[in-house]
Amino acid sequence: MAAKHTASCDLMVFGALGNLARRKLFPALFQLDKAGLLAPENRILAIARRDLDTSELRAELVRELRAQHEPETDEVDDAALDAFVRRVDYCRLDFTETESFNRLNDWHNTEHELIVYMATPPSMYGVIARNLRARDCCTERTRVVVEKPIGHDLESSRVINDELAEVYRENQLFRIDHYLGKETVQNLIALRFANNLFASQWDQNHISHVEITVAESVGIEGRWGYFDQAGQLRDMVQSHLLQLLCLIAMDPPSDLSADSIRDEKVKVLKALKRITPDMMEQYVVRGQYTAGTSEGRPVPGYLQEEGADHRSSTETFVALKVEIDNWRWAGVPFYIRTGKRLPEKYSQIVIHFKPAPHYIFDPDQKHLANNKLIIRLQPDEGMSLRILTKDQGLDKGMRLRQGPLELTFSETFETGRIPDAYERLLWEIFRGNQYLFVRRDEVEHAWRWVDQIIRNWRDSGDAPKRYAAGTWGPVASIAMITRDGRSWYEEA
Ligand SMILES: NC(=O)C1=CN([C@@H]2O[C@H](COP(=O)(O)OP(=O)(O)OC[C@H]3O[C@@H](n4cnc5c(N)ncnc54)[C@H](OP(=O)(O)O)[C@@H]3O)[C@@H](O)[C@H]2O)C=CC1
Ligand SMILES: O=C1O[C@H](COP(=O)(O)O)[C@@H](O)[C@H](O)[C@H]1O
Repeated sequence: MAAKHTASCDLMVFGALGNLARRKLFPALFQLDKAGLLAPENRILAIARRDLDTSELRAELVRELRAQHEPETDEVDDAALDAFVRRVDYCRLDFTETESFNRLNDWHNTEHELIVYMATPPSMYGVIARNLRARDCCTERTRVVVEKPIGHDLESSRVINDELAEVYRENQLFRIDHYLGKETVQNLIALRFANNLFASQWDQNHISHVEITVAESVGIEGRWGYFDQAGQLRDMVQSHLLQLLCLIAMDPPSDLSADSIRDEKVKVLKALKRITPDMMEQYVVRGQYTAGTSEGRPVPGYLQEEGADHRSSTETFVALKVEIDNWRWAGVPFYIRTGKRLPEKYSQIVIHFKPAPHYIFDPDQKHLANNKLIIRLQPDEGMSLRILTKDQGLDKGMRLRQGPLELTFSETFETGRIPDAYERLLWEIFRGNQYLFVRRDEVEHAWRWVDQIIRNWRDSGDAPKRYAAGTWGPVASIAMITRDGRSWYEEA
């Protein structure tokens, strides 16, 4: 991050006592402050409906920030904690009570820019927006941050987007997809467009297929109420995995402005091939975990999670074969998979290059002939390019050997602590830069594509296939890629 602090801003956090605010937003704001990136006059108003006063809230924040500090990379710094919580005030407010919004005007310094963060259920976005407008709490320069998921399908996302659009222009809206705040995800743009080596090879002439895996070892973490209504397709694919796919598949933007990048992503979303009912068996695998083990401990199945409805057919795993109907990607499938309670947490993209057009080496070694670029998004952030070399030694003749050109960010660049995605996103919000946020049309095109799969599931009465917690999902996801003569990449 450039060592320059933010402009003078007042930040209002609606839903400040909720899970997201406590686990992600306040820790990220604290890190920005500790790094000297918040302007001295920046203030934060925590807004929620519990009966608390500012000193009680500050004491709670101190306790939680202490409990959450990262012991390997971070020292507890009492002075920094104290300075941070002194920026924070508390306001008790029910978001539905228009009158009470007057209190916000008493707090806001109108010479400061205003950022409104809605860390609330999406059903509250329109309510808060209208109440802020009714009480003149915002201007045309106010920035408004909303969380994913925007809706449950195309129709409901339009309703939410329309409610926001009644009050704010698109250039005031910052729709979060926290994957875009990950350093390694932003690096996809640098990798592709700063290295002509790759830029010139990035199409169907040179790439045979692409894999995107976002594996989670956690289950649903007590979020049954939310997750069971969503499922892994809505929760992960509609947002994070389609964003990753767009960053890999998009054409070069003409510059790094928010709209140039978003325009290119939208073109990819529009070109996603529809998955029709007759394609479902070959292109989509849906799974749900049963009891098993996670990190050596026994864990319950999805239907035994706290609060579960034992008949639920919500998927906790999904694998898809995605095709993009355009010139660059004709005939290049993108195999994507994501699931909860998989053996480990990692996110990785593998680009499989085509073999050289004419093969002159030992026929027994032909299976080695494809270069691969492995992009490790998390953990162990870095990249590895698998190339072929001559095996060393007089007796080896022209035997080939595959080896890595390795770049592990923490070793090569001594990066130290990697900022959490929310730190980067909040920093960009303070700076008013929208390039890491999702535009309305991106959200809606992504829903349009996801909705047709959900419709197909519903119309066919499809039930998820079972997989034991701690395994790589239903075997059908292996069969899906094997049918094409390929396999999910595994580290040798
Ligand atoms: N938690 C996470 O990891 C993630 C969350 N998100 C999104 O972030 C948003 C917030 O999620 P999360 O923090 O988990 O949700 P929570 O339910 O934990 O927090 C929402 C907060 O809003 C408050 N609230 C709701 N209605 C009102 C009201 N009428 N007046 C005052 N306060 C109200 C709730 O107060 P009360 O407690 O009193 O009901 C609660 O504290 C959601 O849109 C979610 O989808 C996105 C990605 C990850
Ligand atoms: O948005 C979400 O993301 C998390 C996974 O995020 P990560 O940064 O830990 O990879 C996921 O667990 C959650 O269900 C989903 O809502």
